[in-house]
Amino acid sequence: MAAELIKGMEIAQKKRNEIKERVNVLKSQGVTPGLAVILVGNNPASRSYVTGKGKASEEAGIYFELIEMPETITQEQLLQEIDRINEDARIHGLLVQLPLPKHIHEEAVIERISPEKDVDGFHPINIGRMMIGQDTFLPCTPHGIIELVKEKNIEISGKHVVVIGRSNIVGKPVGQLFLNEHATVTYCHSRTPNVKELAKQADILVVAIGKAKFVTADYVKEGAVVIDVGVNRLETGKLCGDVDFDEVEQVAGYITPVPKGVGPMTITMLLHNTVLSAERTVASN
Ligand SMILES: Nc1nc(=O)c2c([nH]1)NC[C@@H]1CN(c3ccc(C(=O)N[C@@H](CCC(=O)O)C(=O)O)cc3)C=[N+]21
Repeated sequence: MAAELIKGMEIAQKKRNEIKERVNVLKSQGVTPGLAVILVGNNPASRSYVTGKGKASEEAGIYFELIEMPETITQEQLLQEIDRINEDARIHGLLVQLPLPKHIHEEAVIERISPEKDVDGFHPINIGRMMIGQDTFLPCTPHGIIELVKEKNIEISGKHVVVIGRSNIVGKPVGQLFLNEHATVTYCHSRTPNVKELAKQADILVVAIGKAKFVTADYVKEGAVVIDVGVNRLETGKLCGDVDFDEVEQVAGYITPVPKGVGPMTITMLLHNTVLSAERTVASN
């Protein structure tokens, strides 16, 4: 029996309509939510993601500002630009598209963003708040994954979640969010000797390692929920996940496709955080 498809694009669209309603309420109160994205250099993948964020923002009625800076800028110039946007009252959310050129220290850049405008949820203050379960900006991809699972009415509490990958932007925080929802969480990574055995025990398997078709049918328990966070561009130009979809959909209970799975939810949660930030400024007035 083939798995049920988790249609991320459809769920994202539904949530974006709800976000648009919130934008309209804010506008009627005289506030237009604003999102600024800083793009350094000319990486085509980064440019395409940023274009996607801009389009989605404008469709939701969010003011979008793209700040492009050349590959050769100094870290100090970038930090100054962040300072400027931190002070700009029209902008409620600011993110610096990653990865950055090698001569720029990513941590220093992230820490310069005001935690009140950190709609990526990457600032150590917001990560700390997430860890202790406080209300904060949640990182977009992990939050989008939780929303997908909840949207399908899949029980999380008491379930075994296995995360393959431990990046700061996906693997680590998604495990934490599942823990906050009362799951038992196992992390697998490059030093884990028995990834396949552990993965096979998962009720919910999250794959975020950046290796095309790494997870095959023999990694998956019958009926498991499989969330594919991979975005691998094949030589043919086709986008491919970290999961071998054709094989795994034969054993899984639910599966997310790539594209149109987790990706659109990432952008949706970014819009959500931007609107949340604007709502907070209204509430605190
Ligand atoms: N500061 C920062 N914040 C990020 O959120 C961030 C980042 N840096 N660097 C890169 C990653 C990657 N990322 C994606 C967003 C949307 C899709 C997405 O919408 N994908 C579409 C397909 C898009 C296509 O065809 O190229 C889909 O899966 O259907 C994918 C990947 C955000 N990132």
